Amino acid sequence: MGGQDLPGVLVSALEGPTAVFEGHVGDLQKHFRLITVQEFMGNKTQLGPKIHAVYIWGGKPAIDRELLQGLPALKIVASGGAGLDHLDLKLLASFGVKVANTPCAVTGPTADMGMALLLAAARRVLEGHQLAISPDTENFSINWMGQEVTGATLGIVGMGRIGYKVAQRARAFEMKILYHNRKRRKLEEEEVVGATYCERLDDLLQQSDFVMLALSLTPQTRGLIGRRELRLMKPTAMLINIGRGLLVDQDALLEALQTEIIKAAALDVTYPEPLPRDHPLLKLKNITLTPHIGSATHQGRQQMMESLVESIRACLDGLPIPNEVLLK
Ligand SMILES: O=C(O)C(=O)CO
Repeated sequence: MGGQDLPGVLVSALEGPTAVFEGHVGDLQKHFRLITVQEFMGNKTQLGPKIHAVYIWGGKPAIDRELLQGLPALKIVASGGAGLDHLDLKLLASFGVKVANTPCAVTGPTADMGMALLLAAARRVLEGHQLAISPDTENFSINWMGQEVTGATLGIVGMGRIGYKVAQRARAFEMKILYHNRKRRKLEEEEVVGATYCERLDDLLQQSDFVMLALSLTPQTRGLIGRRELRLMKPTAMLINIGRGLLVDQDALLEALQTEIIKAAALDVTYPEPLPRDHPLLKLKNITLTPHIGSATHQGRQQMMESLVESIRACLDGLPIPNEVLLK
């Protein structure tokens, strides 16, 4: 794919449904020789030693020991997005491979998406759309009511970069903000957004009208919201997930939505993605679903690509790597 003398970068993002749009490929091609996974698979022995970086997009290509063994010159795995749950950081470190992600590129867009989902769920935007286009105009907006956002309590679970941006936005909606996080934020940071720390997740769940999950998936957070946690929430409360599907026990959520243990859910992430077309969650009225598009803006993608190029170049030049992910 051109640029034979440039350092090789293995990418899956040029293939199939995850294809990155043209402008981005151009940017990448200025600096690297792009090798698709398909090309690599067809000629592993020759291409493997020429690959110095892997560019991961949408969790692909999956990196396992076998792949790493076939890439003896690999120095860095650069992963688009903030989440790292698709990477085995210990395995990569054992091969001496560095990791970088692009947290800054996704922060604003994902927080916006969180608010979009919150508002859509609260004001039943999807149902409203269906009603607005329905041939049955009799019931145009009779008995139509949603939930008030102004003055409601938002509980943010995970107050990292994205959670904090959500809080900034929610403040403009005059929401009361609670948050739960591994580590409490500085007092000044809490004050700026008017957020109150809940040391116990249970307290946040019991008090919130909207619960937004904005945390990463780790072995500790997997299944964080299960049957018990959903039962702690108010029957009028809504759950919004912009983190990862596996943060929530999906069967428990289904049951909670069907039996109105909680009022509604709005999910940008599920497991699997996409959900099978006959999945019972798809049949519910009190759910808003989007196809994991939290960070999907033109500006965000451009920034993501620039950030990945910068990290790969720095690594290959032996310079400090922007957004390097360090093993804790
Ligand atoms: O940043 C991430 O990890 C995302 O999933 C973006 O939507």
